[in-house]
Amino acid sequence: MSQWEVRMSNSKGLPYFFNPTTKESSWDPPSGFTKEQIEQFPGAKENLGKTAPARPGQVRASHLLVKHKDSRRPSSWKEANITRTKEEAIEILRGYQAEIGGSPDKFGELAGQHSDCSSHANAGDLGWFGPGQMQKPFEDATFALDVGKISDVVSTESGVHLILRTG
Ligand SMILES: O=C(N[C@H](Cc1nc2ccccc2[nH]1)C(=O)O)c1cc2ccccc2s1
Repeated sequence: MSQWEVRMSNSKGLPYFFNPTTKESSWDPPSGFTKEQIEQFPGAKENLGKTAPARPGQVRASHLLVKHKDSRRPSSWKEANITRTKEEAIEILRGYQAEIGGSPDKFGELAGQHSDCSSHANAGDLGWFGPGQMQKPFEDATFALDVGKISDVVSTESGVHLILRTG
């Protein structure tokens, strides 16, 4: 059985099927496999269950966070002790914003490399969340975005963020 994988499309926030051997990709499960076999594909567990909101009224987003010395937790996987000022953090984030343009795929790539949030390990994906779960400025900015769109700079107690709404 040629090895299919289930990957997450950042731009659509939907899982797709990819065969690294043949380089085929498809939104629909490849034919000839049982449901059980598909659920064994690499990536199926973490991606197949992610298409629909866990509950109505929830949204899904990825973000790129740049922390600063006044952040609630001025430390991250990248830097044990973050000393930059908020102004410097915004300048850095503006640089990423320019590089990303409006591209969700570029967003995920830069979030994975540069975000000071642990969600960097999953291209910045935070999963689904509803009202009251994230810091208010972050929640308001995400709910104000259309799916597939990227926010301007948003400031929370954690630092400064760019947000991509994916669901
Ligand atoms: O609060 C988190 N991480 C903080 C930084 C941070 N602060 C945030 C504030 C709003 C939204 C996301 C945020 N991430 C940290 O690493 O210091 C989260 C990480 C993750 C990872 C996966 C899914 C949700 C979350 S929420």
